[in-house]
Amino acid sequence: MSALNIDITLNTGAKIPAVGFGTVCDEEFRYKFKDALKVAILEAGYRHIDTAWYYGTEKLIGEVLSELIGSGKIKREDIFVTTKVWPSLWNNPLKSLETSLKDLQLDYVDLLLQHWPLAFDSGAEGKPAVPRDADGNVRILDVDYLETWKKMIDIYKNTGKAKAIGVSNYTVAMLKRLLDQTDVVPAAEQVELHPHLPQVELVQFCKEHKIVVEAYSPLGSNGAPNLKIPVVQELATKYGVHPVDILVNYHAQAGRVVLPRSQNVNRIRTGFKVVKLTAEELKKLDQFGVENPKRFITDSLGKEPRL
Ligand SMILES: NC(=O)C1=CN([C@@H]2O[C@H](COP(=O)(O)OP(=O)(O)OC[C@H]3O[C@@H](n4cnc5c(N)ncnc54)[C@H](OP(=O)(O)O)[C@@H]3O)[C@@H](O)[C@H]2O)C=CC1
Ligand SMILES: O=C1Nc2ccccc2C1=O
Repeated sequence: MSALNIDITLNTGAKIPAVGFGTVCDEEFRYKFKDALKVAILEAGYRHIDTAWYYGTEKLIGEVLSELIGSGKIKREDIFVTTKVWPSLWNNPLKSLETSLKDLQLDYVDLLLQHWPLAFDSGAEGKPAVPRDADGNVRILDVDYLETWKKMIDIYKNTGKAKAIGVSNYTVAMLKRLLDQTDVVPAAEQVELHPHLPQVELVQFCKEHKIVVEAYSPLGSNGAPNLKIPVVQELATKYGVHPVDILVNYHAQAGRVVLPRSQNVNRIRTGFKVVKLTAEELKKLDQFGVENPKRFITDSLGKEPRL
């Protein structure tokens, strides 16, 4: 069985496929991106796409979805689409969402995330996406990140354009503030999470509050360094699978979403096997990161998420 068939239930009652196709794309790969996405959907069986206003891939995704839906190869309801509001559009998440929907050629997204708990001093169009002063410092505004979340609640309750809303790159302290001060529990929290960064406290907090955790950069981002983690390799040998299957099942078997990315069509086509990791093995993978913590992604300021 393919791990691409595993589903998780959100606090809205909707199902989300546990494995989503990461759509950050290098400039040189853009001309091949559409073919790669078609392979992902039609050959590998991906049913979940993770994108963002910021990634610059939404038009390409929209062209593929429009073609596949138009030709009857897939139905809109068979694909779970997530997009995100970038901090340069912190004050107008509806504009961000409407731009994404236009590019994606969709009427709604299944999940809208606040990309970072930050506000940038950009123009009304959200451009430049990362505004800098003459010294090269990002022009960040002293605005409460919950302002954006409150506007997203309004979108969720009143427009039908986002079937669920959630956050990304929030710490536990930020989630606590959000729960104290607003009346919608995020459906999901997307963070960097893998055996080098198991985020044990955050995962436990989200479990208690029925927030689905989504793991980004599961392979350790560029070059996939996490494939070389000794306990990952040991488990791959034990189960006779590729280490990537262990990195994916570390999340899918624990009830989390995982968002691997590849620009290699052969890898995309291969998909991921299901590996029934035991509770003890999942703990062992967590323990590796407790002892060897490493973060690969920082925010646009080059910093780790704030407390
Ligand atoms: N909310 C947020 O702030 C963030 C969200 N994300 C989301 O998470 C997704 C994935 O994270 P990302 O940081 O991009 O990286 P990943 O951790 O998914 O790693 C991608 C790298 O792994 C390589 N790779 C993939 N499969 C294999 C394999 N089987 N064997 C060897 N190498 C492999 C890829 O190379 P190749 O292409 O050659 O296969 C690429 O270099 C993003 O696309 C995005 O959707 C990511 C970061 C932040
Ligand atoms: O905010 C992000 N920073 C990133 C770096 C690499 C891949 C994806 C992302 C994001 O989504």
